[in-house]
Amino acid sequence: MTETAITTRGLSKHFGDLVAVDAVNLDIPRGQIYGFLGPNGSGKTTTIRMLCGLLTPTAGDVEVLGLEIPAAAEALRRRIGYMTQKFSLYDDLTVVENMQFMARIHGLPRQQANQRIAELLDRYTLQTMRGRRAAAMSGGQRQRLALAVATLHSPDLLFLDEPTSAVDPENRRDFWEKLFDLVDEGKTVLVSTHYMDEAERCHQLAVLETGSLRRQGPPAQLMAALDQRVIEIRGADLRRVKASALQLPEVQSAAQQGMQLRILLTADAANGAIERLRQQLHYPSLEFNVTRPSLEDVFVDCTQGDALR
Ligand SMILES: Nc1ncnc2c1ncn2[C@@H]1O[C@H](COP(=O)(O)OP(=O)(O)OP(=O)(O)O)[C@@H](O)[C@H]1O
Repeated sequence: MTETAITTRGLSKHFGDLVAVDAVNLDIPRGQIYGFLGPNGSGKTTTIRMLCGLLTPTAGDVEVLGLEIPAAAEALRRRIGYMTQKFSLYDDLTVVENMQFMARIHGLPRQQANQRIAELLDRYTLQTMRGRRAAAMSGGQRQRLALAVATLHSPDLLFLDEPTSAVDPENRRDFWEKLFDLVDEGKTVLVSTHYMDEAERCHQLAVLETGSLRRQGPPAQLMAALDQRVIEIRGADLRRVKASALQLPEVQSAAQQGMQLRILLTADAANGAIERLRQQLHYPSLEFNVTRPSLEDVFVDCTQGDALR
């Protein structure tokens, strides 16, 4: 059995003149959490829908769990779960009714369905609210129910499209622990997000921008590639320092974080940058330090700083 869950070559989708996904090559390993990180409109949902077989690519090859997609989309459907961005539950149905409904869609025999529902109520701590309507649940509870429903038929591969947008940090953390449990059981999870903290939890990431794949790799590796390019400046008058810094050709972006100004240098400016910045920024008593790159720096680097400048 192949160790790759998803492979694409030249995957593209055009909507009229708009290139939503542009010649994307992906190699997504089995048994990992793989993240799509990108701003709004970067093509995350469109890519996921093509990988699920819900949308036909304009060009390119797709293989998912050894199946050629979209040709074998029907066979794939039984082996994947998909939690969509818009909440995929019926508000007027209770927790158990939502699960029973999905069990019927997947054609699970009644006894097997009941057993699986009991297991999932337990696993996602939904026992006490089994009779509650989905509309009357909190964001975190609804999200746990959505995950239970998406995994009801025990899929090998799970697609989650921005799953934690309506969830507080504690519930988000909890939700990710559940994802790692699934991975521990051999499942593969593909998750799209624009939250840096979520992206950092993934085993591997693809950074997308305007339909193109800008970077691919483990978060730590993507951050390490920016070594020596992130400088923190402390001192007075940081708004004016920022405006001056942005005039310098070696400064790709600048953003204030509390008492510091965080500067991302262009790739060819790293060597000796602090000395040059010190000479060029004529403000008294500024303190300069090279600092550890964050995933946000990677994101800014990929999007050329335009989004956050
Ligand atoms: N059915 C469609 N018809 C025309 N354009 C579309 C269609 N679906 C998506 N697009 C366009 O394709 C581009 C990529 O959209 P997509 O929804 O894949 O991005 P995304 O990264 O998932 O964004 P978001 O984070 O906002 O969900 C956008 O410019 C969007 O407007």
